Amino acid sequence: MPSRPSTLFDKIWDAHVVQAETADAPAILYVDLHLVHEVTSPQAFTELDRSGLKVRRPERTYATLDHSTPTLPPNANGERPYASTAAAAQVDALRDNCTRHGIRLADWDSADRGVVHVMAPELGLTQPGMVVVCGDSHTATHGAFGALAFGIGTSEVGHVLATQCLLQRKPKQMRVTVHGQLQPGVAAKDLTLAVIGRIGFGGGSGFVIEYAGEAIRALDMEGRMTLCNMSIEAGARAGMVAADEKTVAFLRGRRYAPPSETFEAEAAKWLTFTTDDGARFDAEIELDASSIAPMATFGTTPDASIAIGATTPTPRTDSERQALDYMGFKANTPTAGHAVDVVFVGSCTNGRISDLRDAAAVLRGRQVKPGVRMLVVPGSEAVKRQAEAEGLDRVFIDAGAEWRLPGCSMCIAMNGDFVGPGQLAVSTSNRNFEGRQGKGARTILASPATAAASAIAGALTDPRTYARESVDA
Ligand SMILES: CC(C)[C@H](C(=O)O)[C@@H](O)C(=O)O
Ligand code: SF4
Repeated sequence: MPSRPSTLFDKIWDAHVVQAETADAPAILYVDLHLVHEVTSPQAFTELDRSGLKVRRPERTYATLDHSTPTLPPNANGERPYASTAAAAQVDALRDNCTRHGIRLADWDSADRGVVHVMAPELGLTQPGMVVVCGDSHTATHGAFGALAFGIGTSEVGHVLATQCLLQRKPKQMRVTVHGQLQPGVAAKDLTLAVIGRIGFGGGSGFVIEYAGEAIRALDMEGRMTLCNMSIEAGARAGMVAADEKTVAFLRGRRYAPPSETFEAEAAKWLTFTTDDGARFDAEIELDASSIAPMATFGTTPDASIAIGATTPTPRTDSERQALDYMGFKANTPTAGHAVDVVFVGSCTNGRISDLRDAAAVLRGRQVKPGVRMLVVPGSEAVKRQAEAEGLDRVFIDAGAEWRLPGCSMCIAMNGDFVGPGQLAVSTSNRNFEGRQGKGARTILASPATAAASAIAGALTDPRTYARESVDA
């Protein structure tokens, strides 16, 4: 028994400290899982090679291709339509580095490839109680499994490759408790945007957030991933949800989950990573889920969101005024009904099978409004296969949307998929700053159902407008 009540975070942290933090030096933490993608790894491998070092634990490292990968198929000569030679070079460099260092890579020919934060949980690589790192800010996603998951920079990627350890100052701890239940037609993304709005952009800075409460327990694993994914958008170091029976059920039978002989014993250990009664947090925030409606952002930071149907607030600062101008919205005016040009369903926030089901449920038997471009990009090959098995691809294609190969795509517009200058997009991704989805592009963040509803109406629309009379309608 611990001598004093401790948190989920404390328990994972303490179990991974190789050397404690001092006034002069951060703690050294052992890393259980290191995920790698093509954008933040080339320099790290170059550094490793320059120092003549090997990868310390290749079997604890897993790489995928996601950011620079075209979502259109190869041409007749088998050539991929890379957006630039630099993009192709990143992919080639990762392949070469993985081959030389004996690291598993989900390459183009792999049925496992996908956005790193989508594919790793699918493979059962991410497990409760682990320290997970990746050279990517949205690594927080993996916290949904009761893991401590940090995004790290390229030089840290090099450190972890060489030592399987990370230097880290102990963060402060915040608990966000969401009471009650979401109303029908309100999604995990809406909850997420409401939570970020409450913490504020940068309000989570220096903290690791634990999400707790009835509404969090009620989320499925996909919903928890959506929520943890965006912790970084409130400035937090990480976000996490303690493992429970849903976590265990999700992981059972996955390829890299513990095998059946040891699974139950491991699962019992996972369930011990919870916050004790009476444990203290540096900050506590409470919200009521039942008051949350479908949300959409109106500004250029992810915390600037309102219920669809509500009116924009009066800007308090010059930057808030600029953001509203950039977006083409006015103060004290509804954003609902504003015409949109592009709709993107995908990303590590909302590119999972449940997200595609949500979007397809709204779109089924309906049409994307002429003049609106809708792009649907599965988060991984596994999501793509599952969606096609369920006929969701047909729903999207029949509605007039484009159905693409997995990758980050229009979330970050590094691969040739982008929103044009001045165009307004409703996007299920996580960042809405100026030009995030292309030069001069404007982004409204929302849920998959809202994205689909907006594609049909050609304007930002509450998805409950298209609620079906019955489930099989
Ligand atoms: C390219 C990568 C470093 C970046 C990140 O760290 O998050 C990207 O994934 C993003 O979403 O902006
Ligand atoms: S989908 Fe978007 S947010 Fe996620 S890793 Fe890719 S670029 Fe980053």
